Amino acid sequence: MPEISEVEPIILYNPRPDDPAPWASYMVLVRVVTKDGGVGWGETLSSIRVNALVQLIKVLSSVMRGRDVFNLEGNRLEWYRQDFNMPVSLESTAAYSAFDIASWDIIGRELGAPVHRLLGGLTRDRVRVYANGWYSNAVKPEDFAEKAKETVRRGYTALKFDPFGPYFDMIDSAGIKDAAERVKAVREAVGDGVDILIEAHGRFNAESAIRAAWALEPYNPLFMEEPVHPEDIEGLIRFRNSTRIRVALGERIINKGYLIQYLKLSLVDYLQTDVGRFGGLTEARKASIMAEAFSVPMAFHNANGPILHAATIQLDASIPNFAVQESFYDYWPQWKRDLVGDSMPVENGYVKVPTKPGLGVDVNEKLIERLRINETEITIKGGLSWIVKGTTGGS
Ligand SMILES: O=C(O)[C@H](O)[C@@H](O)[C@H](O)[C@H](O)CO
Ligand SMILES: [Mg+2]
Repeated sequence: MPEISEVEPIILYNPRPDDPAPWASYMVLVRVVTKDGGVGWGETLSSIRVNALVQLIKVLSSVMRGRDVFNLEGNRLEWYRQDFNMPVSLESTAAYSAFDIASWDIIGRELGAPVHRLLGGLTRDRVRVYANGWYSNAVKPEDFAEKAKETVRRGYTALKFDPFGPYFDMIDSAGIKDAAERVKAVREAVGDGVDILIEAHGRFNAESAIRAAWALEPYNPLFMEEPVHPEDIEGLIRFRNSTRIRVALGERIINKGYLIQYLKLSLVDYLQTDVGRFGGLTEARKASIMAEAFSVPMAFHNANGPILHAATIQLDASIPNFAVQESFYDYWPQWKRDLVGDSMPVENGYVKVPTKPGLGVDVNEKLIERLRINETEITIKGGLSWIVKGTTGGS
């Protein structure tokens, strides 16, 4: 039995002046080691929760030491039983997600199989992606248009952006006009053959989200993401009843109990579960099965790094109800691509599914040793950690 001997949190920190977002400069990895020498890698969200995550991963390590890495369901049940607050804690599910991903990496390597072969096989050998992170420092419509053209020149057939500048909760008609002009400029720049995805980052109350959606509908976006504050279910119902724009959400839904509420009320058209926040590959696959029952396709969220990207692509490759995958790949700092040997390049808007055992990528452990810091060294400053840099129009 491949017995777990260590679950180690590792923070990588490498701030660069042109990072597309504050969280681009670091990553939280989990390295799982078994007694017989197996090593697996996981990753989870960082944003401003790095220290809390690292502490939880250390507790997780004490719980998982001595357990069988193959017991994916039993291991999660044990964590769920022990962490009283897991059902309501992003940090707990994120810490567990990274551990689960690393467990799958070990299991795949042990069995000599890429994870997609263990998740249901290779339904598709390449995965369509949409670009995010491509619009740093864009404020005026022409800035967005120029950068959108460049993104399409790189082969992307879908791109996501947040056109709403500094507005939060409310947006007035001037703000809506600015947003519509940015979306119009992008639509005119890329033409009708490219999908435009609107990110609202859960900023708005229902009234504002509805008015914003009305103004953007003429540009036929594929969806509007998190149009209202994530906890505002009634507002989302109102949004659904007042607009025709498709809704994407899911990056902030952390378990099956919350997810079913959205599916049974038909509140989501593209489900954006995050493998690094929902409970790893084990639970994210269940999310895709639940969505399939409601004819909802998956567009997994991933605003983090390459290990999470590799894990998610393994799931994208296998599930029947796949739509499109979020990708910051070309807009990360180079060191994040180097971490996996730049082995998942985007070609003509698609990523070929890696077929090596486990997550399918080799992790550059020398680079990890060079960039790792301990949690006392990292300083997380306040600020809008969720915005692409320089796009808030001056706030
Ligand atoms: O859809 C997305 O990629 C996310 O909303 C990102 O834009 C956020 O910045 C990130 O998730 C914050 O942690
Ligand atoms: Mg989002």
